[in-house]
Amino acid sequence: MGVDFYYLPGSAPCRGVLLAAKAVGVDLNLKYTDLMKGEHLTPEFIKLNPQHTIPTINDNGFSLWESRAIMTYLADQYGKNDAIYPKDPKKRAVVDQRLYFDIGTLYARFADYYYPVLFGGGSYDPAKLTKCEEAMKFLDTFLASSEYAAGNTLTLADLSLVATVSTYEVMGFDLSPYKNVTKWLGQVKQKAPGYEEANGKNVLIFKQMADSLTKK
Ligand SMILES: N[C@@H](CCC(=O)N[C@@H](CS)C(=O)NCC(=O)O)C(=O)O
Repeated sequence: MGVDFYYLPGSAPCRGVLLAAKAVGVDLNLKYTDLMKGEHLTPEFIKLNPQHTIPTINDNGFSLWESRAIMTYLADQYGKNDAIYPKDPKKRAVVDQRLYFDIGTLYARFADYYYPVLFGGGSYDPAKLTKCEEAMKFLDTFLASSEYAAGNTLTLADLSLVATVSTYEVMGFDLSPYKNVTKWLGQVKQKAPGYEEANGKNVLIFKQMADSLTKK
């Protein structure tokens, strides 16, 4: 029973899925997948996901990857109602827009700025930091007109974005100029079901990994 979930706790996209599973109330069979040991490159894993990324789920023979696709699938398949992923086309479209903003802009710019230092031994490029600041400002603007990222109730958009923004936060990115973001962040940390277990303690694992990689 339950859905097999291949993951690493520190990974931001995995944390988004953990948050969604808590909110939906679906049990995940946690399958720790150590990328450093190449556990995502085994023939069994490649059969599930030829792109060999985590998070990946296997729901009784149905395998799926891409965190935001997994999050929306879990909500559609197992949600008791449509509160976190509305069926109304316009409301759903706004949630989707925020999810695509997260993968394509906010997290993409995070990776562009931080990854060369974390994984490539490079140095920080101020022009890339400016792009991160611009993206955070966009989110701040979205949050000026609503309490949550896609309206006045908590949705998958908040759960995906909080995994990203909390990662910026632990990396020491200055969130203080973004007043709507900081208020929203505090609120989501309180209101997202199982926040601490799904994201709060796990984002610190990302930070530890980042520290150990940059000390080398
Ligand atoms: N956009 C993807 C990103 C997935 C991703 O890049 N995961 C990393 C770990 S955080 C990974 O599996 N890397 C190993 C690889 O690509 O071989 C998602 O949101 O699921």
